[in-house]
Amino acid sequence: MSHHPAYATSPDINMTELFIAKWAILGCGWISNHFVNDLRLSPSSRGITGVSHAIVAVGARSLANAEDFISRSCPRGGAAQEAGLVNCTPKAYGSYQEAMNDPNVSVIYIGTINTSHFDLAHFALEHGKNCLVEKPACLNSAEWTMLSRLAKEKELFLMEGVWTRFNPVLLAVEEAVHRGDIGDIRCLYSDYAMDVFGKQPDTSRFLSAELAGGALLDIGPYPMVWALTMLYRHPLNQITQPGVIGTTMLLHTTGVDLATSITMTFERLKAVAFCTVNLLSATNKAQHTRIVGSKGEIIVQGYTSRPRSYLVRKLIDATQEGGDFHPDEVFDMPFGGYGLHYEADAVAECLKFGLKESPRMLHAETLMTMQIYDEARRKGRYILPSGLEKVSLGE
Ligand SMILES: NC(=O)C1=CN([C@@H]2O[C@H](COP(=O)(O)OP(=O)(O)OC[C@H]3O[C@@H](n4cnc5c(N)ncnc54)[C@H](OP(=O)(O)O)[C@@H]3O)[C@@H](O)[C@H]2O)C=CC1
Ligand SMILES: O=C1OC[C@@H](O)[C@H](O)[C@H]1O
Repeated sequence: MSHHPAYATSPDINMTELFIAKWAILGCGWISNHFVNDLRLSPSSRGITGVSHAIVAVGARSLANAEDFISRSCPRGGAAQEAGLVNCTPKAYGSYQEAMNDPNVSVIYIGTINTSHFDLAHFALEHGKNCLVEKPACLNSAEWTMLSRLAKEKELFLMEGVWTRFNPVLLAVEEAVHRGDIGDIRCLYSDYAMDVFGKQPDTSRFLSAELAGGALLDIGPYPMVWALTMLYRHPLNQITQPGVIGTTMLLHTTGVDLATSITMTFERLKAVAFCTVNLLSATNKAQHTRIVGSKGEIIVQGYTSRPRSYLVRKLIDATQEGGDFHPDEVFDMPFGGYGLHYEADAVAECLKFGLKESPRMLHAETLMTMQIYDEARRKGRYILPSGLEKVSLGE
């Protein structure tokens, strides 16, 4: 388990005591199913001994749905229940609010569609519950500012679930890049694409404006996370916001974006990030993210959101223009489960040590990302249907 220096601010905490996060799961769809499957994996199988997970409540829009989800996906609960450490099974609720109000719940996982994130997170915080909300955290930066303020006021934990930040490959690549293994960083290219256009109906959550769909809000967080962790968080960047941000957007007839690009400059590094997302094609899994430095490059493979391998390609002579490379060094980092457990562990560790924000996924970085999305949508004329945004920009 990693120990962020901020943990040292809680001297009363017994570092060796087991902490069990008691989750309420909201929404019984695709991602919630993956999330609970990962909560069921024994933390010790990934070297985690200080925290574990219980699933104590599941909320859906109908009780039958919640009951069915529990019997299909987590009849005994999470790893802590399967290990006999918590003596209850998940309770089904026919509304999200009832699940959040279950007195045994310590943290809420919001796995519902984009348009409900703000209201549910607001309700959770208002009712004294810590909260992990799926990406995108909400629909605009004004909504996020309100949630972040509320969490601070109430002294509760709040995090946007950009799970890639906790993925072992991203962590290893970040360490290599920040250590200077490929020299000074020059360019980062990161892409996420899904070929849903023409294959999914326009009413799907990917393509419907009423459900706040589109490439930017759905998969935009992933290329951004590579850019922000490698460049914005680079020690030499000294947490300086991108200087120039350029965006391009292609709209669908439904009003959502089919493709968006975001270019960001990092003057202190003399580096640039090119982030692209689209719903027109599939990602190149041999190379979704390429980080080019003065001495070589790193190529990340698989899914942009959940990679399991990367390769390092070093220049033989870094002084030569267009030089040749040494043979690739390949790093395979297989792991059990889908990979959401790394994020869940990080949340549990924060709760254990009294942190209200994860040092790896700060409120300020969600805010900066949401502000970039706001501007991309404004310039690209992606206007959300009236009433979806619960807090208007400028309020
Ligand atoms: N971290 C990750 O890798 C991923 C994150 N996500 C994020 O998770 C969220 C959910 O995505 P996903 O699980 O794929 O979505 P689903 O389409 O599976 O829907 C999730 C849940 O949202 C509720 N819901 C669905 N349609 C509607 C609707 N029309 N009106 C109101 N509620 C509805 C339902 O809850 P109920 O069961 O109560 O009826 C449903 O189970 C999104 O915000 C997405 O961005 C998605 C995929 C991957
Ligand atoms: O977060 C996500 O990652 C995987 C995609 O399939 C999904 O649409 C998106 O929400």
